[in-house]
Amino acid sequence: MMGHLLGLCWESVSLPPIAEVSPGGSSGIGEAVARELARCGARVVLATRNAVRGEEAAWRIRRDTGNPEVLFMPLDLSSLRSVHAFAAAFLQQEPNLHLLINNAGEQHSTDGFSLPFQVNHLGHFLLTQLLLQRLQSSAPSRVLIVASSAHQAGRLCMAKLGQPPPGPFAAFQDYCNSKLANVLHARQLAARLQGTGVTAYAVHPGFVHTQLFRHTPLWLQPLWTPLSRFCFRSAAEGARTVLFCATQDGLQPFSGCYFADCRPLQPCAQGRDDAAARELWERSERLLGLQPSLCTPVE
Ligand SMILES: NC(=O)c1ccc[n+]([C@@H]2O[C@H](COP(=O)([O-])OP(=O)(O)OC[C@H]3O[C@@H](n4cnc5c(N)ncnc54)[C@H](O)[C@@H]3O)[C@@H](O)[C@H]2O)c1
Repeated sequence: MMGHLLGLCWESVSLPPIAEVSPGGSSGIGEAVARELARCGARVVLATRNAVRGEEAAWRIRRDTGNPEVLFMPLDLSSLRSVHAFAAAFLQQEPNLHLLINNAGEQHSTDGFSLPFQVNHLGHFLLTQLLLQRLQSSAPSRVLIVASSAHQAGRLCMAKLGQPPPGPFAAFQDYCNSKLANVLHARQLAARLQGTGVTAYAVHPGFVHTQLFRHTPLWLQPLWTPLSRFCFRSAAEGARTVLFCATQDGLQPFSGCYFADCRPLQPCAQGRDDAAARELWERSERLLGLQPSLCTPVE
């Protein structure tokens, strides 16, 4: 079933030889996406923080697809220095970039510092800004941001971005907030990039059995582990909508939209709030010490 659906997807696309960057491509959904793109002949850069796992994933994909153009480059999205170093090395090495898939995901926070906000939003935001000119010079090109239906429970307090929220379900809330930021980021990116040939999409992959839930509290694990294993999608199934948005022809009119199950879906009300999207963008730039954007703000 899965192969058939993917087959349909591939038949209707024209995939050029592309360079694809996939933060978080060493496991789960990211690895499954990278494998399918490599199978179609793409040049793929897996970008993740654990060098051993990254190299192993790249080796597995080369072995499974016969495509030698699958590389690993180190990237830790929780460190701005690492994001800058990755971007500099990438830009020096790769003349083209047609697809940036912001897929890395973190659910766990540390004291007083929101790791989900840093990794899931801010690190990806910085990476996208640093690679934007290369995406533009390679246009048509796409940015995909792997969000989640969990964005619906997100509540962004703009004055406290980056601080973990209070309350008994702080970790879950923190993750949902970062996923709302993903939806708003894709929306604002698309608006600012209108007419450049670069389009942006947010994607919910479904509930997928991956390492993402490794920090599930011990007391919940007897329920969660079998639920995840037997009821959730496989990583290959979770990759479907990401691959659809990466490769389907004719998606330009949907730039900025949120996709699930290979079709655009209305995000929650806060996820459609353009003023919030603009404020998040401007505050993210300030937090990162970036000059106001190269791309035009939208009125
Ligand atoms: N699994 C699900 O049910 C589900 C549901 C909705 C959305 N998502 C989203 O899908 C994406 C992929 O998650 P997954 O389920 O494949 O989980 P996963 O844990 O298998 O993959 C996450 C990847 O992110 C990488 N990563 C984490 N922190 C990083 C950092 N600091 N720097 C660089 N890379 C880092 C990890 O190395 C890993 O490769 C995430 O954005 C997640 O929020 C997952």
